[in-house]
Amino acid sequence: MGHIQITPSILNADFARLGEEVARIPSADWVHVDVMDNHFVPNLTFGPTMVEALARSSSVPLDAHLMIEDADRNALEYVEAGCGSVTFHVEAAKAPVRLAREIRAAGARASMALKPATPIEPYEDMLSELDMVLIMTVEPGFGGQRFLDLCLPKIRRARALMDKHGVETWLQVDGGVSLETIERCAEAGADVFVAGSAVYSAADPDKMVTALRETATAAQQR
Ligand SMILES: O=C(CO)[C@H](O)[C@H](O)COP(=O)(O)O
Ligand SMILES: [Fe+2]
Repeated sequence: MGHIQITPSILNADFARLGEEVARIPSADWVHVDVMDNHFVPNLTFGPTMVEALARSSSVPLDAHLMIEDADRNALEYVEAGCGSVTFHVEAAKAPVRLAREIRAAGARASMALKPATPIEPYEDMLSELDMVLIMTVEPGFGGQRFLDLCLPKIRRARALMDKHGVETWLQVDGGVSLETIERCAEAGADVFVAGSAVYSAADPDKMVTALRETATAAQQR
């Protein structure tokens, strides 16, 4: 398992001041940018032009979470926009192995996301093609939803498969992660944690990043 990393999502930040909002979390390992196209999910956020501007203004690298249809055709735009990690949804990719290879070849970390009802087992043989697997712990589309405990067994199974294959793939969780739920995820084997509303509703977002990291690190070492 890798060291604990915290990647705040700006989904619930003030979109009119995104540069300043990102500057409020200097301790973050990554900034998680949720790209939504109103087709793959019933919500619309921003596209590559906005992400490119954010990448230029941020001292923290960007972790793009693409909730878009036709990921095969559009994912590389986010590598070009300057994201250090690009996550596509397997439900939206026609050729996930080819896409992961293309993302890596273009110079970013390649990551694949699974919605709550999508199993990890069919993708066991492609773990070595991936730098990260993202297990959604809410239905994608909106911030501020309740954490789905039913996803915890899948986190455990994903960690077991990664151990079995001896891969260095990171295991990210996204959705409803807070000081209350992060321990369960870390104990199940996750090592990269997205937290949106928990961070941006805190009085001091950067202190919340540190508190989340400490809580997860303690749970991982148990
Ligand atoms: O991908 C997402 C939603 O589809 C967001 O990253 C996620 O929901 C973060 O927000 P919160 O921590 O408030 O759940
Ligand atoms: Fe996300």
